[in-house]
Amino acid sequence: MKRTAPEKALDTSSGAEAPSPHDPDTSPMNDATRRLVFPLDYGSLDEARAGARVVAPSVGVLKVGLELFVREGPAAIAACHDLGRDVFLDLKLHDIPETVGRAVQSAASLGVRYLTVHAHGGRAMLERAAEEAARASAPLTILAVTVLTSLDAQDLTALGLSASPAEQAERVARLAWDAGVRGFVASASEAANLRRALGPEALLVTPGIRPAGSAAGDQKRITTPAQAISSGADLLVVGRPIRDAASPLDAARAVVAEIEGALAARST
Ligand SMILES: O=c1ccn([C@@H]2O[C@H](COP(=O)(O)O)[C@@H](O)[C@H]2O)c(=O)[nH]1
Repeated sequence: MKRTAPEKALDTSSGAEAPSPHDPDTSPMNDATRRLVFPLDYGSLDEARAGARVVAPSVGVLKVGLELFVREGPAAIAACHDLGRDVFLDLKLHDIPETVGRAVQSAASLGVRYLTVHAHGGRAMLERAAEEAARASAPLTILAVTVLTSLDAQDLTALGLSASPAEQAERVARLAWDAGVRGFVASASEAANLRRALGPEALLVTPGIRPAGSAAGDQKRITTPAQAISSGADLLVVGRPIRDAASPLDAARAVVAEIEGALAARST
């Protein structure tokens, strides 16, 4: 039976995609754990390694973002591979097509599984990113960032955009889809709408996740883990509520348990 892009992306055990040469952790991971992405938003590689090691048993994907990559570069990616986790390189590329295309090649050579580009970079840039990812020797999914979860309607107005965040996210997601991109970063509050617009093949990755009672910080379009899953999100990015918890592992476990409950409810 043909599997959807999200099913393939979430399946780390099938061998349908080339197994990662960096994957020493062969322990089985349940579906809920696979869906939790933990951002290594730390100031140094040592801190990132320590933070990742603690939560790794409850996390499916490790995300390397601007803070860590600017300081530590590819060593940060290697550290995630050492823990046997897929790497999500969150650089939100936004440049001319040639520059982005070559950056996608560089990311592919590092063996990352997911790479973000800004959907607002336009169709030619998105096409080039998707083409380069398709040429990579190992699976690499381009994720188009639709509207940052730290922005609300007022912020869009200030940028000269009259659409609501949900409308703008759908508009640029459709543009990215037409350019060949199949992965999308959006608030989970837009996940149901994007799923309706793009169908089951779209991989929906949702930051701005806040378990009940945790501080929003600079995030403006937030949902709980359960709301995200019930809205059709595939991967949930949860950073500070785990990183800054008294016990990051317990916090990660609680998120996984909430995802598990919501998945069970979703399938009934
Ligand atoms: O729209 C976006 C795109 C990316 N992010 C990234 O996700 C994490 C969220 O961390 P929290 O601590 O859970 O807020 C962070 O690395 C962002 O760079 C996002 O938040 N929103």
